[in-house]
Amino acid sequence: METHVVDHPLAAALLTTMRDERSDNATFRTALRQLTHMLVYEATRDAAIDTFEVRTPVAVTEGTRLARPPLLVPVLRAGLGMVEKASSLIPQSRVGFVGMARDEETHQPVPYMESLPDDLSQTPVYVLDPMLATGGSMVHTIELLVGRGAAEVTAICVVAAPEGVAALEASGLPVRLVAASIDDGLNENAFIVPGLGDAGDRQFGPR
Ligand SMILES: O=P(O)(O)OC[C@H]1O[C@H](OP(=O)(O)OP(=O)(O)O)[C@H](O)[C@@H]1O
Ligand SMILES: O=c1cc[nH]c(=O)[nH]1
Ligand SMILES: [Mg+2]
Repeated sequence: METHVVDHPLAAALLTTMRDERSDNATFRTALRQLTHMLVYEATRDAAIDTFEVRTPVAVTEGTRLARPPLLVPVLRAGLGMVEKASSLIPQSRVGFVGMARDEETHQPVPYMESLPDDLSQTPVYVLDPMLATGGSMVHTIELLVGRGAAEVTAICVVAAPEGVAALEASGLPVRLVAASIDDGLNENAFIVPGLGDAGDRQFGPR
């Protein structure tokens, strides 16, 4: 699986703000939005473009736009904090939604919402979720997408655990990963270490 870790001092500083337990909900959300800008920027680096003529005040020149704008899929709740920035960077993108919450005992994802286009066979999909821990939520989400024909999925995460990366790889699903960090691993509660805690709670408060 293609994995791209965004290694940049500005991304690292924003991630530090998100990791810091003293950051309040608003500070955390702002850093997540700004970091999403960098992650989406990197995720689109090799995207196919169309060219067309554009007239400047001085001359006619060649303009470009994304040939196939992706469908953005935030995984609720935590992915919600990434979607506004991603869609403002790619204004032609559409947005689908998946809602999933891990069972605290089993750590298995429990889906509670799905709102996606029927046919994704021609559409690249960017799944937005800050956390890839065991990988269960991401694998389940991508299975929903592949069930609708998706053949090109990018998982855009802030922090990934090696266990989650391995699970994505083992799934054989058509996915590449863009992340700001691959952390050390998971603790006994399947939380990422050092991580940043519960990305949903840190944006919106406890469920
Ligand atoms: O890789 P996994 O082990 O599946 O864990 C990752 C999932 O856990 C978090 O969501 P959570 O279940 O806490 O829901 P929330 O966003 O509503 O807080 C996170 O946003 C991922 O969706
Ligand atoms: O560390 C973790 C693991 C799963 N979900 C989170 O929000 N954080
Ligand atoms: Mg959570």
